[in-house]
Amino acid sequence: MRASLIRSAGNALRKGSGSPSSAPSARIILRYYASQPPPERKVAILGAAGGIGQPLSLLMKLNPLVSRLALYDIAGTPGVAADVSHINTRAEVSGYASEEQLGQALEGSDVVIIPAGVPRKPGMTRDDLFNINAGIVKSLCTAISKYCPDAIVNMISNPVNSTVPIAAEVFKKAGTYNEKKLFGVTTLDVLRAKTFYAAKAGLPAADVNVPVIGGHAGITILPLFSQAISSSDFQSRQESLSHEDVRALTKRTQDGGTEVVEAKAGKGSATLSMTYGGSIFADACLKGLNGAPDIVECSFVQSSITELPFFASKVKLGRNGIDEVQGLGTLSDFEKEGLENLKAELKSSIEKGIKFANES
Ligand SMILES: NC(=O)c1ccc[n+]([C@@H]2O[C@H](COP(=O)([O-])OP(=O)(O)OC[C@H]3O[C@@H](n4cnc5c(N)ncnc54)[C@H](O)[C@@H]3O)[C@@H](O)[C@H]2O)c1
Ligand SMILES: O=C(O)C[C@H](O)C(=O)O
Repeated sequence: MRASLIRSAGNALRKGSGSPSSAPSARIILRYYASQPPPERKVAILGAAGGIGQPLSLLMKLNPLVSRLALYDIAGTPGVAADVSHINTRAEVSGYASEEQLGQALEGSDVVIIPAGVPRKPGMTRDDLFNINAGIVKSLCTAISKYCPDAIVNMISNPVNSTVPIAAEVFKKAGTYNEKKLFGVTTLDVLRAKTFYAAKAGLPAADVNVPVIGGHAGITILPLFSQAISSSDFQSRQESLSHEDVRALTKRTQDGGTEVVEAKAGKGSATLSMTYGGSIFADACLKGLNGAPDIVECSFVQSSITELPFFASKVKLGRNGIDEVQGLGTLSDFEKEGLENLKAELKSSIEKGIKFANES
């Protein structure tokens, strides 16, 4: 069908669409191609029955770029998979409920999203999750290196500043590390920076963009409000904000996770806003894999733009994962100071992850 349509398209276009012919006209052929589904893509979610995993499973089921959706969790998967599978969208859903089934869940995956692990309670830092989540991430990444070594990995599990280096070390040991395919998901920091900035600057929230660099914990999260862009006027509005405003917006963005943890009062951390951020990032990875142009998101990746081996910045996504880790642009004095201040903590979290992966 496809080959004969290609031949017919060539003939029809050579003859001109008005020529009498039994072959389909160029217009029909173009419509045929416009209606073709995008390429087959499998997405696996590890931790799919959790606070993030469940709504993320829903959003991935709604994403037309996903043709197969594998949901894996050590508890509660069958119910989530059965529930999501009834939605009449393209993605075929399968649930995997035990470690023995993890290989099947992963095999053939193009993108693996990892929200598996414990969330914070009030009074905890993300680093307090290290003792439990580091081991979970390590074993899941060991399985990834075995069953889908070419997949793009979207790491959500905290502390991201350490779990991404853990994943890198696991993949290095297995001989499967591809630095272009490992991402710490920091999209939620960007969502927060955009939302808080838009509210302060009196702009529509959906219209602004703010890069966030560094890492994903406390002062390592550094929003670059000096580079805020509004698509409504294509101008930075930072001039309209006082230094005090920028300082307060920065602090609120850095403490955004804690704000939610405290508001949830012991019932976990951000799940819904994180799911939205996670789905935006996974969608960007899929678009990049499919060859869509100009896909740029901030992410915590292997990097040489500072002296730190991993760093979050704008990243251009393409058919092989990262096309380009973009530079930081011009920073304000306040941002330069923030960048210097974050380096010690970020370095130590990265080293903690590397040490764990190599010693445990
Ligand atoms: N990167 C970010 O911006 C960001 C934002 C919010 C939350 N998080 C992190 O995401 C993680 C998950 O948060 P949550 O609210 O969904 O937690 P949750 O407790 O609601 O869900 C976690 C899920 O992971 C599952 N799980 C545990 N061990 C597993 C394993 N070995 N294999 C597969 N699944 C396993 C659990 O059964 C549970 O269903 C936490 O570490 C949290 O800190 C990160
Ligand atoms: O704050 C947390 O513990 C969860 C997440 O990292 C967030 O930023 O909301």
